[in-house]
Amino acid sequence: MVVGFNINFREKKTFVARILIFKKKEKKRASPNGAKTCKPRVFLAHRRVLEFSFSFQFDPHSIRSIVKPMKMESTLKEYFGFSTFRPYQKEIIEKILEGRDSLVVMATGSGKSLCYQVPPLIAKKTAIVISPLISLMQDQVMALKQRGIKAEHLSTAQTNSNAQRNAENGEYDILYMTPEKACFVSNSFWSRLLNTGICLVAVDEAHCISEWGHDFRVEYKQLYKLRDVLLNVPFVGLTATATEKVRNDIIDSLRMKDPHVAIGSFDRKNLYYGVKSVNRGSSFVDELVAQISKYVANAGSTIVYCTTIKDVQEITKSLCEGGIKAGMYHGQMSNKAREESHRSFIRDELQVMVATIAFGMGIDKPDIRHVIHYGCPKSLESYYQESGRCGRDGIASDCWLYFSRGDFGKAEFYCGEASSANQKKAIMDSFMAAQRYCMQTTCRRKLLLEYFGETFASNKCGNCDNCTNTKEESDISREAFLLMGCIQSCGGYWGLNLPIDVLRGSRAKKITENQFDNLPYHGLGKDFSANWWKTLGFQLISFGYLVETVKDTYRTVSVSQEGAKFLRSCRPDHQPPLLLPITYESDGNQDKKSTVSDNIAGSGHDGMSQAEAELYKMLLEERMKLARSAGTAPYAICGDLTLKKIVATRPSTKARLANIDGVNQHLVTRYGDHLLQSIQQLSKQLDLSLDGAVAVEASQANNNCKAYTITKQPKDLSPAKYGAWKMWQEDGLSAEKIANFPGRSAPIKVNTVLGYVLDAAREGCVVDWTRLFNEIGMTQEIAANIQAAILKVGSKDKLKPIKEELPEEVDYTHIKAWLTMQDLGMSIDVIPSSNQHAEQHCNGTEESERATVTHLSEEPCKTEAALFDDSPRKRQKVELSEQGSGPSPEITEASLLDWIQSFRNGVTLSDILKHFNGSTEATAIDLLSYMESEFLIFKKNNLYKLM
Ligand SMILES: Nc1ncnc2c1ncn2[C@@H]1O[C@H](COP(=O)(O)OP(=O)(O)OP(=O)(O)O)[C@@H](O)[C@H]1O
Repeated sequence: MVVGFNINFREKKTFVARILIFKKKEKKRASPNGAKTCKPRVFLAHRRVLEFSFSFQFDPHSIRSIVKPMKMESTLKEYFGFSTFRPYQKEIIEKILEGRDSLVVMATGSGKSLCYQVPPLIAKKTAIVISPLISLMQDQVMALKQRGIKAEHLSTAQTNSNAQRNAENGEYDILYMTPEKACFVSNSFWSRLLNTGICLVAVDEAHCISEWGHDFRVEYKQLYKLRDVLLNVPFVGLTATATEKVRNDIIDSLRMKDPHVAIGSFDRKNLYYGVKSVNRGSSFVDELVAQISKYVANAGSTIVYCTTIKDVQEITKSLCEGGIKAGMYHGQMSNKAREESHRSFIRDELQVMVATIAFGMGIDKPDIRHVIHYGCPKSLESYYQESGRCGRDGIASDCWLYFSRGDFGKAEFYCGEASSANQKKAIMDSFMAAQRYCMQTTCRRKLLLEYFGETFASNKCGNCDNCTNTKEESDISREAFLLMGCIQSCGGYWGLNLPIDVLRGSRAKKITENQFDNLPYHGLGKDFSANWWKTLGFQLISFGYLVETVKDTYRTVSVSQEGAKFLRSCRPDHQPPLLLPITYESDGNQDKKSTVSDNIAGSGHDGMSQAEAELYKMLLEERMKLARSAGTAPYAICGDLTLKKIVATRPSTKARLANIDGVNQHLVTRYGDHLLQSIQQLSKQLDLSLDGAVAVEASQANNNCKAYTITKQPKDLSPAKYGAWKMWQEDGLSAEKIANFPGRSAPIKVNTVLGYVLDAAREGCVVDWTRLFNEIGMTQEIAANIQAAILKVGSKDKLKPIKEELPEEVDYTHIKAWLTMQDLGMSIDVIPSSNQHAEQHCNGTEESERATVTHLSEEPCKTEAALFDDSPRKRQKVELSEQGSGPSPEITEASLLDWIQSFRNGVTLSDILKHFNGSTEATAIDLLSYMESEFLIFKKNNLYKLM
């Protein structure tokens, strides 16, 4: 039995503290050295069996600052596998934990979900997540379970009859609900759940609240009612698409009080945007099938969005006939068929999903490499969101939009969905924006971002078709003069079609009735097709010579001030040059060109060698097998990017696997053995060494079709030096061991090894200086002597004259070490004085006065006082002096955990060996690896810290 306190924040200044009596689940495991221990965090997770409650007054902020998590990073690593938060995430989580309402407006795939998934794991209370789609909830629950998080959904699709009871007993970390369920579930449910603790209510896809949003849902409007029941629970609205109007609507509708508003960039740098105008028909579909076959050969999933069910059916049929595993998803399919289709796609049993926008919101698959829109979308918001399903894992992916002119005639149809004049206008505006996107001849990313109110400083993103395709410019002054002149002469209150018909010499009733056949322009544009003229019209709109105005659903085109200025400078027989880029269609040569794109995102090996690419493919298959046997989706086992990092590092131990960014505890404990075995076998087959010396970074910065880079050992460091450094720094071997390493053809000198380590430090490799000082017997006095010798010699270019000025016991390694420290900007203060050094050796503990681990790119070394957190450090010193010269403690999982927790900044392997003096290095390493893979500790810069 263990007694603990659980403090809940209820009202502003009154807290209910409960004395909880936990039944300790004796989750004991055998550690490598046979010791049995209980994980400290297991204690926190236990169900209580007895509870007394009482209230008292307290200052919330002081409590929160105690609770305020140092834990955030370790929770992130433990459950999600990531070592750093993305922009905004940490600050949002902190605000939520402080109890503040928050509005989170961030791009699709930017990591919004994490903002509500982390708080319950820290606060140990349930997070309620309101989500619009059952399929989305199911996917998220599936993925969370694979991370060892207790998650469930309450919806009509829930088959576990105990789910609701479990939920109200607070058994879930995260509980998903539809808005209907949240509004209609009984108050007693909420009050019971409140008793066990609710840390937040997240309203996902919060734009559904607003009539100004493109996905308005009436039920979302009712959510404010929860505020009366869930007093003092922070509400969090999350959306990827919100204009200012929508943002304000969300805040008002959810009755948010002084919310923390986080607005991130909407720029999805890893996405390539492209648009093409096509002629609908079988030849286009054939080309599309050929194109998708190429995609499929390069792995990664594809979604094809169609505007009609008929298109969905036809394209699916053609893809299947072309041997591609394609499924479909649309509103006329039964729920069961849709679910099945969705499930197969998520689990990679389908390579392509052909769907209407019914498959839009809530597709949570992170490894979709291509999203194709066949037909102009109904709004730019929905296009951003649907195309945003692509490349959510940050890997380069592409979004193509194929449209035909006929798509633009659907305004009436879309407006039919509107229930108010406001909504009708909103729909029309959004549709017009989507059309502008189609016709745009300049940077598409710029247009998209500026539409969402974000400034994009450059005129070229370099990652859309308009920026990457070099387009010739041509002088279209005469044609522009004709079109603009005709529009002006017709009065400027028609759409584009009528003036174009006039130019093409039509005698339609509307033209003759208005006597436009008498205009001088009549018939002057016969040489070009109506489509050609329309393209020119859209170009003139996008360059500001014409303006398009929408009234109701009716669009008119008139000449802008800029256009009028141009017209004034023209005469019928002479026009000043007007250079505009030739678009695909305006060069009149469209038929000769392939209509689909040649750009294939996700192809290529992302900097991997041939053998590594092969290993990646094999591991993808292994992942698939694991996912099948676990009944889950491959991505839920581990993401593509994480798998690529595994391929690059090829870990041989669980500890090394656990150290890879993206690898979480569940992956290591559940699949670690299997994965390591596969990596070992497959690497052997492919002649790849294990524990490869490469570190992988996901580059989100410039994803010009390359979102993934590999950094190898420092360029100017030879493999021998790098290898020696790795053995010394990463594996913790002494210079002597390395010098006499059995794998060497001949032993080398200990000082040579130390010289290599110092060279590595100069090249930016991390070095544990305290250990080095101990190993070479460096003291402040020796450093001061060397410095005096340098001053006397007047140069530090040659070591020999310096050495000759120094006593015998100061050797070349001391001199090299001091020179390296100087070059790295380190101070003499970080070296122990000879007294400290003697003390350490005397008291037998050799507890190192750690200078710190420094890095070339970090700040110059700080003094110890600045580097260590006082209290635990002091505590440790007292313990050490109390221990005196008594026997060293035995190293076990428990004793090690206990000792490490005194060091907030972590300890090195050599510190551990010194403290647990009598234990062998092999036992310590074994134990550390085990504890790391169990996520009890984590290793960063060769310092072991408590999770
Ligand atoms: N701190 C992080 N480090 C690395 N990857 C992260 C981090 N946070 C989130 N991710 C990854 O980014 C991807 C997208 O995250 P998430 O699903 O939370 O995005 P989102 O903003 O909610 O997107 P959407 O609007 O589509 O729902 C996921 O694969 C997730 O695991």
